[in-house]
Amino acid sequence: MVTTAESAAHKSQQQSRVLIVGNYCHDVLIQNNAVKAVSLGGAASFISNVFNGLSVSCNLVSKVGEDFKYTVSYTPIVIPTLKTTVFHSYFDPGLHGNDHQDRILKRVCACDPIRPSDLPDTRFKYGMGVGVGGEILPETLERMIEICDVVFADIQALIRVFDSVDGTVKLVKLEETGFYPLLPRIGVLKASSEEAVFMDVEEVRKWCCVVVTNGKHGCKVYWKDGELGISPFLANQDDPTGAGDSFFGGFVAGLVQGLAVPDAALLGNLFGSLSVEQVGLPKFDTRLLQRVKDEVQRRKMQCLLHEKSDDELKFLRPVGHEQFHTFLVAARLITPCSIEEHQWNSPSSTMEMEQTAVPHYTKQPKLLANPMYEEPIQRVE
Ligand SMILES: Nc1ncnc2c1ncn2[C@@H]1O[C@H](COP(=O)(O)OP(=O)(O)O)[C@@H](O)[C@H]1O
Ligand SMILES: O=P([O-])([O-])O[C@@H]1[C@@H](O)[C@H](O)[C@@H](O)[C@H](O)[C@@H]1O
Repeated sequence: MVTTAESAAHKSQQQSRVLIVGNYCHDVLIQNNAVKAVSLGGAASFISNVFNGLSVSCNLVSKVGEDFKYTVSYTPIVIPTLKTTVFHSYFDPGLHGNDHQDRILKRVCACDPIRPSDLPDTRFKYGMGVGVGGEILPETLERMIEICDVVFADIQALIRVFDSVDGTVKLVKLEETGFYPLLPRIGVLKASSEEAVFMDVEEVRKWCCVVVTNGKHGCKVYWKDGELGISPFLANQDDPTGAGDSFFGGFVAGLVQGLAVPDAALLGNLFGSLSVEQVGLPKFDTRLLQRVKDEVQRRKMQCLLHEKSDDELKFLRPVGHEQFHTFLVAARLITPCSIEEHQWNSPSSTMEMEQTAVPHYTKQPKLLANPMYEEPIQRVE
């Protein structure tokens, strides 16, 4: 029998298992010189959104300015003298269909970096270094490595540089950054296919697991002794913003809950695919979430019966992986109408927005409110 004290101790251990580090930001989506939507952004917000959906608790360290305009589940550090990080995302419909190469990102405002002294003084099982605007310093990542058993890093936190005039995001080679020597102490490095060309995957996989996401094609996991492609989910893409972040949230949530790497990557693909179907921070259908949570528990037990290894990260495709995919495909089919019932309402907007034709955002010509965050995501078509 579990006593109240044991249960409380277990709960507090659970509560402090994951540390997410990265700034929240304000995202402005622009197309044809017109603002199409403004919303809460930053990898930390997309990842914690997935964690909340899957009931995975975490600690989150983020910095914002006095102008931060969202109510969030994990209170950020407010720097009264600075403004919140702002990204302008420009979408060019002409070049490569709906792929991410169409997006040009500009960091038009940068909040304070997150320093080692901003991190909690406690230990965590998992840490996620997920900066977007250069806020994670090499010494911050090093401190994370010291206080977390396993660190997951998004390469976008490590290789982004910002044009000194207009803030356009450019990428530099990973080996030219101060993060490179830390790679052997990282558990997993996540990159999009666009970012992966800025590292030598064959070299880096000798030190840590590398996960490369590839939009509608799913993702590929590379480790020292092998590699595995993970199947995608069919999605009706409306806005690619946050797909990589939501993927990372689903992936790490899966690992935290005891899934093997291939199953966790499948969960990542699921949340990446759900994310692109909505503008800004996605709202997940509660019935879908319940089904996924139940299935993850079932899957975990099923794999425990087959798995013999005690390794931290289990890379081989577990028995029943394809059935897990089939289940998630079926669970995903329940979403569309149930979300629209309660989500596509129209709170009044205070933002002035120009109206033009929007090739990428063609599905729901309404404003979007996410109950988790008080401010509506504003969108105009
Ligand atoms: N159009 C899409 N259809 C289905 N899944 C998608 C789509 N776009 C993204 N995803 C999912 O989200 C993940 C991350 O997307 P990707 O575009 O590779 O990352 P990023 O947002 O960092 O550029 C993909 O690996 C995939 O699982
Ligand atoms: O779309 P994605 O690459 O997963 O992640 C995005 C970042 O690249 C971008 O800088 C930020 O403004 C978005 O809110 C989101 O975090």
